[in-house]
Amino acid sequence: MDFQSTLFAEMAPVDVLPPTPERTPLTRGAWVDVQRAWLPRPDDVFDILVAEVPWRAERRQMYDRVVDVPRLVHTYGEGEPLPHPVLTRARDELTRHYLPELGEPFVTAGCCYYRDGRDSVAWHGDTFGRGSTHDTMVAIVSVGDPRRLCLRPRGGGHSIAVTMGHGDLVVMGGSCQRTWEHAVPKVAAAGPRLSVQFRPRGVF
Ligand SMILES: O=C(O)CCC(=O)C(=O)O
Ligand SMILES: [Fe+2]
Repeated sequence: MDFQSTLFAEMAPVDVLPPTPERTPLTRGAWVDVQRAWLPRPDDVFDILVAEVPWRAERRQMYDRVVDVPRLVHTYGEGEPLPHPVLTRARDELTRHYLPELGEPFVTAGCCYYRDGRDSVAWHGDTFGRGSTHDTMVAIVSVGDPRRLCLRPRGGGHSIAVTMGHGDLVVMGGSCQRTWEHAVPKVAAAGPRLSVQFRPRGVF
């Protein structure tokens, strides 16, 4: 994207509609909400995220075990400005929609950059912090090539997969982080995909 179109993207008012997702109940009080093509201007968001986020490689213990995490990451903490106004508006609309059920706002934005089909995240729950003991939500917006978010019950059972495409919204809720696990598996071929995960305070 050239400078001028970046400038227009920044200046034009951003219209993010209230989400109207479809819910799929899982077992044990977990659920997943999906809304296709919810995020406006997904091309702009993709370009800005690739260019502006201070990406770093992730090599560390993650969640409840040490996992191999080949992807780039960066987290915007509470109160930090996000790299595109669409993301700020999206976070605020998600807070508005889910507040009655969630009881608190989404405040952090974890960003992940899957450069190609070899980048992935292994099975885990977001169980640093309150996700290990309390119902919570993790709201994901995805841009770029579609990838599968796989979900399986902890302790065994059938897994399900939700394709996360360009501009899609996927929200994991209820007990999902502690009673289910999720993963973004490697695939033979894929172009870049970026994911932004909005979480409430104290959920990682
Ligand atoms: O790539 C995604 O959308 C999911 C990432 C994820 O599960 C995590 O970072 O905890
Ligand atoms: Fe996760």
